[in-house]
Amino acid sequence: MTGQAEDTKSQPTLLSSKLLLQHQAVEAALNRHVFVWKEIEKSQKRGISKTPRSHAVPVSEIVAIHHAEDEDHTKSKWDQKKKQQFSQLFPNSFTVFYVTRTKHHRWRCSEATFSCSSPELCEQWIQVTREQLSLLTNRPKRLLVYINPFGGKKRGRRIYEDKVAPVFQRAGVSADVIVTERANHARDHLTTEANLDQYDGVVCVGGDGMFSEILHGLVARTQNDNKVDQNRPDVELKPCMLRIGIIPAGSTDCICFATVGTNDPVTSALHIIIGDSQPMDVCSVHHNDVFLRYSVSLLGYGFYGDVLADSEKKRWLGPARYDLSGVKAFLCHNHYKGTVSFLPAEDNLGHPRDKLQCRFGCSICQHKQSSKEKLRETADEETAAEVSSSSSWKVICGKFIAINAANMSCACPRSPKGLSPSAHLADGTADLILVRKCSRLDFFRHLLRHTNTDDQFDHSFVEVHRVKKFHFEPLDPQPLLLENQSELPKKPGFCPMSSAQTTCIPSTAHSSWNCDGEILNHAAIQVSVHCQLIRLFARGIEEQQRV
Ligand SMILES: Nc1ncnc2c1ncn2[C@@H]1O[C@H](COP(=O)(O)OP(=O)(O)OP(=O)(O)O)[C@@H](O)[C@H]1O
Ligand SMILES: CCCCCCCCCCCCC/C=C/[C@@H](O)[C@H](CO)NC(=O)CCCCC
Ligand SMILES: [Ca+2]
Repeated sequence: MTGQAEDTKSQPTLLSSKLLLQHQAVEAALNRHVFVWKEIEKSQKRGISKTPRSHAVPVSEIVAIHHAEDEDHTKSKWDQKKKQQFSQLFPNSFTVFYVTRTKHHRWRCSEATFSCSSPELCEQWIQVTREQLSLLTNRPKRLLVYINPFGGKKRGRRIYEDKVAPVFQRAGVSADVIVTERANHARDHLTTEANLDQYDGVVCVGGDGMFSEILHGLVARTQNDNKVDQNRPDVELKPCMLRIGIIPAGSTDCICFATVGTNDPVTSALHIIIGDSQPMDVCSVHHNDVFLRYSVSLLGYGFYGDVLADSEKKRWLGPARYDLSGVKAFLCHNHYKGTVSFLPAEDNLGHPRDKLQCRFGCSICQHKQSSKEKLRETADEETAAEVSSSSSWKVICGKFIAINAANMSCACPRSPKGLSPSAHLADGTADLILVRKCSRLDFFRHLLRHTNTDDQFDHSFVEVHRVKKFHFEPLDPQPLLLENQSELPKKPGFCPMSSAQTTCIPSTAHSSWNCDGEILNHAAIQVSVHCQLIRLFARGIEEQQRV
């Protein structure tokens, strides 16, 4: 038994009584950490006696407790009617709503209704349980919600109204909702207008692009308030205080998937309600000392840049645009020349191929958090900078089909283990994946491994490094259109950038960077990972439990 479980058991009981749960007598008890109920004697059916069952719910996973007769907006009219009939038969009843786990990391809000022998006892259960819930100070009470009505399959508004708002209401979480009217509406509102003091968190209803808006708004606001200049590539950014919740309603939703384990609105709503907290690294991207953007998931040049550039013209296709553009980019089989230089991470932060996946309670991320706190306590900024630059820069020059920096696994429904399965959410590093020029068949093999259990790094043309910073410099500065191979300049050493005779995605000397689904205007970039700059209402992926 773990220390925590022992602690839970040894807590003094706050309340204990005999109650009725659907005609079954139970002994119910509540302490600071857990609410348990145990069947007293199991009714015998056809002479077969059944072992009494018991159930334990951590207080931290209780969503709410209400009088059984209270109105419930999550219920259909028919269920409401049944509830009223039940309340007439058993007037002194309360309902406990709590988190249950189902398959594939999905959470659901379950309920159990208990009947008491007197109205006083019923009130006492509700009051004592609510007191315990009010001690959980990490739970948000007031949220600012932004909905992108056009993300993914354009279902953001419905998803929020049908699946999320009723659960928030049940949990007593209030929300101010803004349905965005244009791109960057949420970002601008957060950066300059929103009165953030009155909120305990910001919720994003949309995809990775919408999340990116919230990220940029919150990070910019925090830096502005603290007079930190985002244009300085080496500046230490101030962490954001407000947590961000993601209700997935986009096309890839990889930030939600990689931090929760599923793209399910109700699961996300429950992580928000119970006040989960997952720190996350953020990459800053600069071009010649000018700030371009932040990234939390993928910074991809070459293949993923080309996929994105093409898919933007097909937004009307919805999520399927990525499949079509993916096939096109694969057939074009472009490669790009350039120089990548990077600052490797310290050895104690693991390796992209060590198969130590970042999971709930990840020891590597937790170690990073405590050492970061220690460093803040003991060292000044200068010492911190020295520690972080103890290893030396490496330089790699070549022809690349793809250069991908994965700040986290980038797991998503298309690739359940992600671009870099062992990348960490909050370790202050990104995994830099270099896919060198290779045959189409080899690249196909590499891509295919993103969808099965084989190691996508186990190819001679792929290398992967865990890094704290990196720079990229394209080799040929001027973009070249390759409509026809014969039009190539007769430059010594010039390498045709496309092996395709007909260019389905216009092939140039440059690709573009896909920065969390947004295209960057510059190919030459400098990137730094900022450890644990933001926090999400999530906990990382839990190890799969048998349900
Ligand atoms: N009201 C709006 N009108 C037009 N565009 C919007 C609006 N609100 C937000 N956007 C923009 O829509 C873009 C796409 O949104 P979102 O990320 O929600 O969906 P997606 O691109 O389908 O999904 P994913 O990013 O997961 O692939 C974002 O870049 C965002 O800036
Ligand atoms: C033979 C079958 C091969 C299949 C290979 C599939 C590999 C899929 C890897 C997917 C990695 C997604 C990384 C996340 C990127 C997001 O920031 C971005 C915005 O939402 N999405 C895309 O760029 C969308 C990118 C879509 C790429 C197809
Ligand atoms: Ca990371």
